[in-house]
Amino acid sequence: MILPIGACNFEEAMQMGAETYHHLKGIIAEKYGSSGFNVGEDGGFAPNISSFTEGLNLVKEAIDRAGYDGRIKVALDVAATEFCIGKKYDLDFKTPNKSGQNFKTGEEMIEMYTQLCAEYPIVSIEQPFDKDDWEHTKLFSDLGLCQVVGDDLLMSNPKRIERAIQESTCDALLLKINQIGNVTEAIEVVKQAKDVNWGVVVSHRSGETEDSFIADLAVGLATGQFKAGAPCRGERLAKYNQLLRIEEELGSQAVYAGENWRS
Ligand SMILES: C=C(OP(=O)(O)O)C(=O)O
Repeated sequence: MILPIGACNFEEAMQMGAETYHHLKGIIAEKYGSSGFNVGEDGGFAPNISSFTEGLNLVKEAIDRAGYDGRIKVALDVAATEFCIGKKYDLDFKTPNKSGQNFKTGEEMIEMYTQLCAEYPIVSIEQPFDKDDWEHTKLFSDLGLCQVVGDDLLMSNPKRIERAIQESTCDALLLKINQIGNVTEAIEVVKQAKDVNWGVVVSHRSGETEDSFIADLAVGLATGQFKAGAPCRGERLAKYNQLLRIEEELGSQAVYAGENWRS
């Protein structure tokens, strides 16, 4: 994921994101051929890469080619629960002939993230460990290398959020409104997170519709962070288009978080 934090307003952020996306498409076409730019569920390209760094290098090159080096930062959604087996992580889980042969321990995952944060402009990592791996999430979070976002760790659930606050397990909430259930409860968990100065990311889901309500929710709750996938596919663009409309309607009163995306 990319964060156009150097934009002056949301309209410019959208332009920066769309330009970078199209440069990425061009780079993928050069390196992997046209099948590489088939899009996945969230509108992102899905070329046949074999490592984290291969994917990150493509994104970094796209940001450079678009001329936004320094103005666009990078975030990862690792969704590590998907490839945690027992207490170890199978980074080759998508490659049938390699899967199950090369597991990383929680400590090795921390080393890997530390190195990635040193080499790439990564400012946020979502779900870096399994949903019940509180220990390694905290150990990584304590390093203070980037924002650590809890998705399935927290499940937008006030009890799990409270535990994470008490134990300093992470420092940002991924808010999926249909995970918690209703708007009142969503507002409460956002307050809970903001009271301890956590970041809050309003998030889309897989299998989205063209409902754009989460865009209004993010502005109304001033979360500063919003993820709705790539600028591609109607159900993703519906949310970004709503943010554009809101910014236009608010005029000079609109505030784009930009460099203050965490507060
Ligand atoms: C789409 C996402 O999650 P889910 O598949 O749980 O809806 C996400 O976290 O970006």
